[in-house]
Amino acid sequence: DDEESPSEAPNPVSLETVKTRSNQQLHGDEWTELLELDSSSESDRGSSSDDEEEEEEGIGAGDVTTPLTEFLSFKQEAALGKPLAATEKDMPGKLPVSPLISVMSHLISFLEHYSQMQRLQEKALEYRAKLRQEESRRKKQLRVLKRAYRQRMRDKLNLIENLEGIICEQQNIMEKLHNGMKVSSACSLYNTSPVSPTGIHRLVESVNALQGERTKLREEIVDLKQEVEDREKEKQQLACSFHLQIQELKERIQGREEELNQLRTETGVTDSEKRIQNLTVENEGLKQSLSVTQGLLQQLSTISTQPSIILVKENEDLRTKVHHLESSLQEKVEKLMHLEGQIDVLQWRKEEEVRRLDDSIRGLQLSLDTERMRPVDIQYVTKTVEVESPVILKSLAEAEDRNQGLVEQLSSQTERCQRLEDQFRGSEALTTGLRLKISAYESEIEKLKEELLQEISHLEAQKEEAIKEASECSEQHLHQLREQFSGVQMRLTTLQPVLKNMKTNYNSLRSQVRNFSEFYETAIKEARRQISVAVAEVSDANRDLLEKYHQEMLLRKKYHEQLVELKGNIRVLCRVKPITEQEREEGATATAVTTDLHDDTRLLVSYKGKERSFELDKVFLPLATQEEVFQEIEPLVMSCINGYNVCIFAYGQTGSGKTYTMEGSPESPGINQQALRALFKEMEVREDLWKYSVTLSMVEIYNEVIRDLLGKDSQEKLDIKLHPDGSGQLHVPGLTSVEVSSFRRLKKVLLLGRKNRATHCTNMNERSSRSHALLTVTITGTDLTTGTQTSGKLNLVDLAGSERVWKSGAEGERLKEAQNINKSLLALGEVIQALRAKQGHVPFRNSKLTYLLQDSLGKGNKTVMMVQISPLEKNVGETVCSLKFAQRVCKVELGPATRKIDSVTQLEL
Ligand SMILES: Nc1ncnc2c1ncn2[C@@H]1O[C@H](COP(=O)(O)OP(=O)(O)OP(=O)(O)O)[C@@H](O)[C@H]1O
Repeated sequence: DDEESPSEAPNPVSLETVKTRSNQQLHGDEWTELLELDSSSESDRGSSSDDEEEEEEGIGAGDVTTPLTEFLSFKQEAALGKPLAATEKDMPGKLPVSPLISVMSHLISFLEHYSQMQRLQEKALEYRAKLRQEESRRKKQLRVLKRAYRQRMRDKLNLIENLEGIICEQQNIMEKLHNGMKVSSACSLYNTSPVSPTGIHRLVESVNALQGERTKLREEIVDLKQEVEDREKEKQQLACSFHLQIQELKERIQGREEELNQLRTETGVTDSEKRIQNLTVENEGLKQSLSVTQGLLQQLSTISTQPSIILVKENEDLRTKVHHLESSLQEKVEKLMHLEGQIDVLQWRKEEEVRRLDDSIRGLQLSLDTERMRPVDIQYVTKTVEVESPVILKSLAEAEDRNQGLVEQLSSQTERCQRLEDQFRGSEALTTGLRLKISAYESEIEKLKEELLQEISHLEAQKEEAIKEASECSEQHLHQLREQFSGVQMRLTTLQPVLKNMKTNYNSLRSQVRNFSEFYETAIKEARRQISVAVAEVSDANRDLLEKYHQEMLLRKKYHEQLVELKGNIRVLCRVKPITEQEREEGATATAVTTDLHDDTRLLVSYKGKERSFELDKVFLPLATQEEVFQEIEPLVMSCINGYNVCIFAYGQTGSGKTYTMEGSPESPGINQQALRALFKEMEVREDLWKYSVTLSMVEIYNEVIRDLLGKDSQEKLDIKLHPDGSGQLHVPGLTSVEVSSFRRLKKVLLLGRKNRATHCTNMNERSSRSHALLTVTITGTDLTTGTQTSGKLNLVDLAGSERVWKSGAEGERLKEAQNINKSLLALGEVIQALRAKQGHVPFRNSKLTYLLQDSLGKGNKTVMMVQISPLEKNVGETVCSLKFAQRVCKVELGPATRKIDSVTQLEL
């Protein structure tokens, strides 16, 4: 529509021409229009008329001589007095015209030109208006077209969406079908059906193609049906004609037979007659074969010939074959007819011959009857019969051969027909199978469609129900809300007067508060003034009190230390283990150890018939509780917080209650837990004036090897070294030292150490009996007022069993263990002895245990030896040994304990 014929095109004036012609006359919008049209006019320029172009060029050319210029030049020349060369030149041979006339004529021509120019301008304006109209028309058309196009696009999109929906449905159906059926090459097309949305177009194409194919196939099937019906009709017609022909042949043969029979009855059997009989028999055979062929044809006609897509070609072949068969049958029938004709001729000849013979016989008989027939004539007749008979026989033999050939051909044709029939049946079976499958598919699709529709209807019903329920619910809710709203409104109306009252009350309260705040401010100012006065007064008194408190504390410490010193810096306590239930059941007797109820420092042991008396710092009876034991050593333990090193040993034979005394049980905790609890308690009391940090380490000494019980690897062997800072202090490199802030945390660390000790021993009791467990608590305190620092150490040692295993003839590992235990305990004894004797050299390094405890065992430290003894008769030997050791230690005098404090504090003390 956009393209217009040249005849309908607007005025093809070129843009350049218009520009040059009336550049100043054109407005801005006109220019834009022209510029827009420039491109279109460019194309149309070629089709513009030549005349108009010439006109435009004539008007636009500035250098062409116009009448006005001519006149002006003439006038100029006249003024200058020049000869009118131009006029003379223009009109040669004419008289010179007066200048006025010439000017007038020029003027007239100029006016003419001018009017012409005006006309042209009007024309141009007209064209322009037309152009505008045309353009608006085109724009409108374009808009309409655009709208239509958009509508079409929308329709197409909707169509595509619908198609996609249908395709999706089909895809689902096909998928279901695929799951159910896995046959047919047609299905294989669907097997490739894409599930991904990107393959939808491919699916659309394939489904469309399939649908197209299906419709094509249906059409083809219909055509083929029609064709087959036509062919069947033709076949039936042909069969009918065959039938008729055969009937005719039959009738004719029958006629001939009858005739022959008549002849036979009339003339008797001759050789030629025999031949004729044979021929008749052959004819009979032929007839039979014909009837067979006829039957086949009938069968063929009765066979259902509904075609299928796959068998179209085969049907074609069959048709052509049938056609060939029909034509060959036709030929054979023709041949048969020809043969019949020959037979007729022969019959006729024979009849003629017979007639002639009859006539001659009759004549001969007549002559014989009348005048006796002559033998020469008889011979002649016989000869003629004999001469003619071979000819007849030969022709009959030929006919027989032909008949034979025909019979063979017929049999081969019959076989071919049979084969074709078989093929046809096979193809028919295939067709029916395919048809059944197609019908099954169709029924399946129908079923699925029905199911889908049922599902959709069911869903719709559900949806409606849900909507109904929702609407009912929302209505109820709305109703409730409305009721609530009305209730709230009612309450609001009732509350409004209350609110008014409250407002008035609030206003009065506000004014009261404002007044109160002012009063409060003045009161606070007064209080502050009074407090500052009081503080000034109190601070002087406080300073005195603080000083008194410090002095009191120092005195308390002093007296405490004096008390400890009075008691002795090495204290040997003895604890007699009670008899356990198990021991009682075993019938153990406890008559070896007796205690003095009036003297808690004496102990009597009857050993080897003698009664030995042992004097110790204190003897705890079997009924003594854990608390009682701790109370006795508490002052010593507490001195640790003041910067003293304290060592508490549990010594005794295996099973004498060392671990019980040191660690205790969850129900009745031993010295370790009680000591630490008391220390933390004291630290809490002092926290206003002192700041403490507590670190903990746990080691096990087994077979003279130190192992860290709090380290990551409790199997790692540690060693004792001098501190690298040159202080002469000992330290164990790699030993884990855990800082604990509370007693609860400390308990956890203790549990961890005990667990680590348990992990690397097969038998806890066995191992604990032969190893020393050392728990070291280091307490560092800082006096917050003076800045003085103290550092005390509490060593809690659960020693290995002191029994003399090595004496009982132990061997191997057991002997080595016993030797090591003995060595360390002996070393401990030697150290204590050296200290007692105030020897210059104390052999701390003789065992790992004494070396490790060097800074806690030496002079100026505090030591508690808790000797555990068993009251049982059987253990009396070990009990005596333990007590002897204790007695030795008891005699050691460590001298006054020294406190680990800096010089400033020492001067104060
Ligand atoms: N004073 C006591 N009161 C009640 N039971 C005790 C007391 N002393 C020890 N026992 C019990 O006696 C048993 C042996 O005690 P314990 O294990 O403490 O001996 P031990 O000397 O540490 O032995 P080992 O050297 O093999 O470690 C434990 O079952 C313990 O509970």
